[in-house]
Amino acid sequence: MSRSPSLPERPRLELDPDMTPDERLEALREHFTEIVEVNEQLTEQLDAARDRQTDLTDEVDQLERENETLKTSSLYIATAEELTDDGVVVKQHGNNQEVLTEVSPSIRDDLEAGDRVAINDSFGVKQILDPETDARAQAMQVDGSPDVSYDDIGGLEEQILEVREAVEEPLINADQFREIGIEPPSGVLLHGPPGTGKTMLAKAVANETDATFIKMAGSELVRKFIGEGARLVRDLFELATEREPAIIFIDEIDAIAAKRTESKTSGDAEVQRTMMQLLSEMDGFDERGEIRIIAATNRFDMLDRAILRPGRFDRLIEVPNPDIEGRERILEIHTEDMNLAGDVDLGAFATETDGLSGAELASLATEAGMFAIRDGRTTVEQADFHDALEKIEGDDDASSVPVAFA
Ligand SMILES: Nc1ncnc2c1ncn2[C@@H]1O[C@H](COP(=O)(O)OP(=O)(O)OP(=O)(O)O)[C@@H](O)[C@H]1O
Repeated sequence: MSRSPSLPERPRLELDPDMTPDERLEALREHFTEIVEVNEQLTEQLDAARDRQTDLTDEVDQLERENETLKTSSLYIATAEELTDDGVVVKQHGNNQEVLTEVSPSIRDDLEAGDRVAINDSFGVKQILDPETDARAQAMQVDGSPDVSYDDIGGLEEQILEVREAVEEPLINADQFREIGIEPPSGVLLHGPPGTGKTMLAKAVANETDATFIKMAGSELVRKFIGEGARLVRDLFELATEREPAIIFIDEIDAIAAKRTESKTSGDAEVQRTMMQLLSEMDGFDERGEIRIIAATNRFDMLDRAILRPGRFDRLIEVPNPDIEGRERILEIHTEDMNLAGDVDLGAFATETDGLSGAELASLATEAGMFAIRDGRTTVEQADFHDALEKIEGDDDASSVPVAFA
């Protein structure tokens, strides 16, 4: 760094008492000239200092911006494979690229081979990910014994039968399938509008067969766990093997199995890898024993047909919005524990709720209860259901309909 020039000496006025007036005048003139010179030098130095200050402020601003970008830019996930004297070998998830990279001593001290780490664009290790941020734990919801039974599901009698045949039977009577010599369906795809009970169906089968329910949301795989999709799919099947009998439930499968688009962005390539991993896991599924796989989608039209081939999701079950009987049954289920007034006629009310999904009917029941509470009553009347319906229908944005849980 350049050092700042030293300040010019302050001129001194030396007047001798023996000086003549002319000599004094001359001395004063010289002093004045010196002061003017020093003043000019100081002004120059001040200008230079101001310029330097402006430069430095600009530099600071730029560094701050860079720092901000560094802080906010995405980091990639990798595994520290080996710690050597020359640095650390990391393997990036997703593309499996292996690089030897340097690590700051503070991180190096805590790093062990096998740790998951976050790396930046130049593969610098920025942080060690602790077990709580383990994507496997975050991406999968594991439920040892889901508490949904077939009786909790309204209006899907046919679908329940189909799911029992395709998922429950092969799990319970695996030997019978073997003896007869037929392959049970590999995977079951539930498709239909949102909130119609697809997740409930999958949970109910797991409950009925005492299987572990392992759920993974396709949308989260591509949004939240960039670069890890394929590995997580592998982990998903591994976990199911550890916990069998198990039901794997992949919600919103369209997020990883949409028809291929023309664009070839890295995001697409990543989604493609995740889907290929899923297909290869399913193709090697026969030897897996007591694991069944169910997927769900609201966007059947978007699916890549490759996942529907025999040996993959080869049993399609449509789960539509409920018909009038279905709506009445769903309303009954969701008002079972409610204190209903004598005037409540759920059958009549079901005729007025054409087009509503199971989730919307569930939230309608909760909303009717809220109207009674607001009115200071302890019983829910037919008028509360009408008020609730008006409220829900007035809500143009269907996505903001609150979803009640059974
Ligand atoms: N057929 C049904 N019978 C009873 N309750 C239902 C039914 N369908 C939906 N519900 C209610 O709606 C909630 C959400 O349903 P669920 O998550 O099973 O729907 P989904 O079809 O999986 O929805 P999405 O496609 O949005 O994931 C359930 O917890 C339940 O309260």
